[in-house]
Amino acid sequence: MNQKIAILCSGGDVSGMNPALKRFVEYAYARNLQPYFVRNGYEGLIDNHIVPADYHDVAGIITRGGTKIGSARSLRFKEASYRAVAAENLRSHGIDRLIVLGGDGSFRGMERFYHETGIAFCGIPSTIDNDINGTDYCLGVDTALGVIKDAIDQIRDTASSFHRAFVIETMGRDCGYLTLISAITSGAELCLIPELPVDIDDFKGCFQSQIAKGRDYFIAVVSEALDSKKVAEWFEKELGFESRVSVLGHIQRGGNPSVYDRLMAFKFVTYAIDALLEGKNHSIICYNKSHFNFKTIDEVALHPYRLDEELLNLAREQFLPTRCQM
Ligand SMILES: Nc1ncnc2c1ncn2[C@@H]1O[C@H](COP(=O)(O)OP(=O)(O)OP(=O)(O)O)[C@@H](O)[C@H]1O
Ligand SMILES: O=P(O)(O)OC[C@H]1O[C@](O)(CO)[C@@H](O)[C@@H]1O
Repeated sequence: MNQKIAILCSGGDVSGMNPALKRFVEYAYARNLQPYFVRNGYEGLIDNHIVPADYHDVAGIITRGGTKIGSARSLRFKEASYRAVAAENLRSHGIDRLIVLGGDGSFRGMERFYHETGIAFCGIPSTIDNDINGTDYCLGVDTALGVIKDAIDQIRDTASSFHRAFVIETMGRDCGYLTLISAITSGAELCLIPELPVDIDDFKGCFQSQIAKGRDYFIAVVSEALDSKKVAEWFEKELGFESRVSVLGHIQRGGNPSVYDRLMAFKFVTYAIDALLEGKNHSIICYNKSHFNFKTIDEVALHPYRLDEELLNLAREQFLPTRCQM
C-alpha cells in the first residue's frame, strides 16, 4: 500500500462530516490506499497537522455531529505563499490526492491549489445553507432541517399557550433554503426569505381577519439575512400581539446526523475516492435529480446558487400576501 489520500473539512461544519470520515477510512483501506486526516481545514495543511488515520480513529463517531478532525476558515490559505507551504507538507507525507468537505469558498481555494501544485482533489458539497450552485443537496442539510423542525415544533407549544407571535430566525446566510423548507414543513403563517421580497404590511388585513376568526398565535420563520426584530415589532405594533424573537443560531449546525445525511456521506465519499482513482483531478461531486455527477469549479462557483424554481413557485403559492387565507 503506497498510494496515499487525505481528507479535510473546511468552512462551517455539518452533521454528516463524521459519517463521511468513517467511510473515508474504511473505503480508503478497501481500495488499498493509506488514509490521512488533515486537522482543522486549510490551517492544518499549512501547519502540517497531517496524520495517518486508522479504523479506531473513526470507531463510534457515526452518531456525532461536527467533525472529529476539526474545521476552520483560513485567511492564510488565500495567500499563494502559504498554499506553497501546504503543498510541501502534503508532499512530505507522499500525499497527492485530497478530499475536501466544504462549501464553494473551500472548492475555489482547492482549485487554485490544484493549478499551482498538481495535487488532485475532489470536493464534497457540505454546508447547512444548501447554497452551492450545481448540486440540489449539500451534506448536512437534512440534519439541520430536522433540528429546526424540532425547535419550531417546541416553540409552537409555548407560542400557543401564551398566545404570542414567535419570529424564528434560521441560518443560511443569503440563501432562503433552510427557512423556506422549515416554514413549509412546520406550518408557519409567515415565511420571509431574500428570494421572495414582500411588504409585510400587505399581510395585515389577512392576519386581522384570521384573528377575528380565532387565530391566537403566529409562527413566522425568517431568514438570517433579514431583520427578524423588525418583524416581531410589526406583530406588536400592527396586530397587538405580544412577540418574541427566537434566533436558532448554531444549534442548527449540530446534532445526531440523520439517516439521509449518513447515507449521503457514505455515497459521496465512495464516489469521490473512485473518481480520484479514475483520474478525475479537480472536480466537485454533485447530486441532481437523484443522480451523482462531477462538475468543474466554474460550473459550481461562477454563478450564485438560485433556489429551485419549482420550490419558489410553491413558496409563492403559500407565502405571498395575495395567497394569505382569510
Ligand atoms: N478565492 C480563494 N482562494 C483561496 N482560498 C480560498 C478562496 N476562497 C475561500 N478560500 C479558502 O476556503 C476557506 C473556506 O471558505 P469559506 O469561509 O467561504 O467557506 P465555505 O467553504 O464556502 O463554507 P460555508 O458555506 O460553510 O461558509 C476560506 O477560509 C479560505 O481558506
Ligand atoms: O459559525 P460562523 O463562522 O459564525 O458562521 C455562521 C455561518 O455559517 C453557516 O452556519 C454555514 O455556512 C451560515 O448559515 C452562517 O451564516
